Amino acid sequence: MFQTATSANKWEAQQVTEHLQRWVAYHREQASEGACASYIPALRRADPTQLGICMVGPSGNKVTAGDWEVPFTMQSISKVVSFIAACCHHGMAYVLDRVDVEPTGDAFNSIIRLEMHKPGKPFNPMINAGAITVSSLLPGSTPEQKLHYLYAIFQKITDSAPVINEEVFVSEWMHSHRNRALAHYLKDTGYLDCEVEEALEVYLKQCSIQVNTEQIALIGLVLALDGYHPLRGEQVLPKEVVRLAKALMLTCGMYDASGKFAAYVGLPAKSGVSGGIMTLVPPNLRSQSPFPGGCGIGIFGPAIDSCGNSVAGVSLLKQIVHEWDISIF
Ligand SMILES: NC(=O)CC[C@H](N)C(=O)O
Repeated sequence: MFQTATSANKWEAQQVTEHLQRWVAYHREQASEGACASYIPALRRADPTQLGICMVGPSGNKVTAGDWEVPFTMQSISKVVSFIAACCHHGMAYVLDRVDVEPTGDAFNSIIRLEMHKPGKPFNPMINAGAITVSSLLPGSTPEQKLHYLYAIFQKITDSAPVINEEVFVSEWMHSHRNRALAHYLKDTGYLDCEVEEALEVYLKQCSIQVNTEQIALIGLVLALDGYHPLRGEQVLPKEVVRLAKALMLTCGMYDASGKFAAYVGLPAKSGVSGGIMTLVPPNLRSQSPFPGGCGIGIFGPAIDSCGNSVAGVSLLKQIVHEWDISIF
């Protein structure tokens, strides 16, 4: 039986699943308007017609549809976790001294603003420049130690040990000229806390953590609840850090399409070039939705648009938000 937070709520799991299945079948067609990322050769081999979704509510109530179990790499979705991890260790003030909270309107891997705005402080932690800085801030004096800290947070939230997709990691490592250029510039301007190759190893390995939609939905759920993990019954992340992360997801999480996403979907979200989207609905937003207690949402659809966002995934989310009236605005 599907558990809901209010007795007045009329939804049953089967009904919610049927809706999702129908919408997934419809929006899968949109994938032909995008293509799998090709600048990381290992991502090019994904099946562009895949589309899957998992929604998890606070009692562990879960609905899924389509290719929800297909593994994919977190890519930029990991930027949310690493930012939270760095803030947990150093406190927000230390991290915000080294990375700003302003959207850029530029591509996620753009270099242009670093030199235009002295002294080269990255604009936000959701673009590559800011995320590489954040990866360098993780505690520890080696990439292994920094990753260990990040993995522990991932594990606490998802209850699963992170697995690195070595093929994707090596593939990106070999083709990471632009990220290397960004890291060298950040090193030159004093915005890296370790060596260039070390920061890149941490950053590219965190991007290569393999997940499915359920795991990112779980992270989304904990963010929806301001860091409280309902299945563990424990506050696993500081509330103020999670709130800041959600503000950054809303303003910068969908790269240079963040404005449109806020306008037409209206949920804090983070995407990755492998086609994942992690998003969330806060509790008690609209009592008539199937998730009145809030939920985390994980989506996977590997055909992406020119900004790097899943075409079918965004299109599916637009419909869900519209049908269930769950925009935060
Ligand atoms: N937008 C993304 O998901 C980018 C992540 C990718 N690993 C990169 O650094 O280019």
